[in-house]
Amino acid sequence: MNPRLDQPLRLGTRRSKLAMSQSGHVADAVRAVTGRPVELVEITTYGDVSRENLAQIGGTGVFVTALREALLRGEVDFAVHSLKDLPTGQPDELVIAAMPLREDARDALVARDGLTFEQLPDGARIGTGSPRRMAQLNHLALSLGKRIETVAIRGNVDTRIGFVRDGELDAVVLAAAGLNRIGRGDEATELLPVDSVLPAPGQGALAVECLASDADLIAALGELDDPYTRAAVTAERSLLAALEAGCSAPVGAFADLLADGQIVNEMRLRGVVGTLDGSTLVQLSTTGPVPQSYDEAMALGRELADEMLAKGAAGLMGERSL
Ligand SMILES: NCc1[nH]cc(CCC(=O)O)c1CC(=O)O
Repeated sequence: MNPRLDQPLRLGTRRSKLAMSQSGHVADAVRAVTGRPVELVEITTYGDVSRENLAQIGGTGVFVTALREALLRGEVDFAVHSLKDLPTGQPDELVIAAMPLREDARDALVARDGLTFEQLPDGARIGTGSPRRMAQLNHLALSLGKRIETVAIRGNVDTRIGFVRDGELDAVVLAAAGLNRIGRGDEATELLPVDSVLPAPGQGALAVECLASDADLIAALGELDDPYTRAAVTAERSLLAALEAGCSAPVGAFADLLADGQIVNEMRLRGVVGTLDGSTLVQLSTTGPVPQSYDEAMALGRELADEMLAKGAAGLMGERSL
């Protein structure tokens, strides 16, 4: 932490509307807990400038590396990432000091004419570049007895919704959290239930990262941490890592708490891997005591990964092409 108490803490952020909105909220919370000014430092990442397909370039932290380099060079004091964009390997010099309370983890459908997925016509064109979404949307369509055409698109949230507004596509699928954070949540025509479409591991959650050596800042940022969010996303990311899948693999995962009356006593972790055409999915869940430590959360993810691998998950993850 910048030791001069009258100097602002510098928060490194991507400059998209979504990133600025989530960083703005974290900045407000950090001002409240530290009593110090926080200034946003905008950083451009490779993922922001490259127009390549994410399924091809993804998996290596394209939205993250430049922010981490700024941290390591001491140009910023902490950084805010979308957790689902963060590679599962954690560099020794950096720590995730906080994972704040998760937003809605679900995927949202934004379709023309207020349509739900079930109401979309046979042959509907749906925009998404995500292999995970393609596999599960195709599977859902097959189960409803229709075909859809998935169209690889990229761009920020406004651009993607624009494809529906200008009539080029029947629908797009995006993270509900992203829509909510930029104030366009009411444009979702359906929130896809996790029983049908499992979100990306960590979707809807943020990671607030700083130097591992900055003990004062780690303590201050720790006030923003939500232990249940941390346990859930740690289990989801452990599943992803144990499947040896990158963030561009067709893997979905979601952990939630199960309550017996008022008492929360278990965590359920669900996972899915599938072929892009949706013809084959391996979808399993496991339930255990709510993890009380990083190691317990990691163990829950590994346990489910082992079960999925025993059911042939590895053979479904090779596909990267569209
Ligand atoms: N891959 C880009 C990305 N990274 C995080 C979000 C949304 C917000 C979140 O999941 O926290 C998005 C957009 C999307 O998938 O629609």
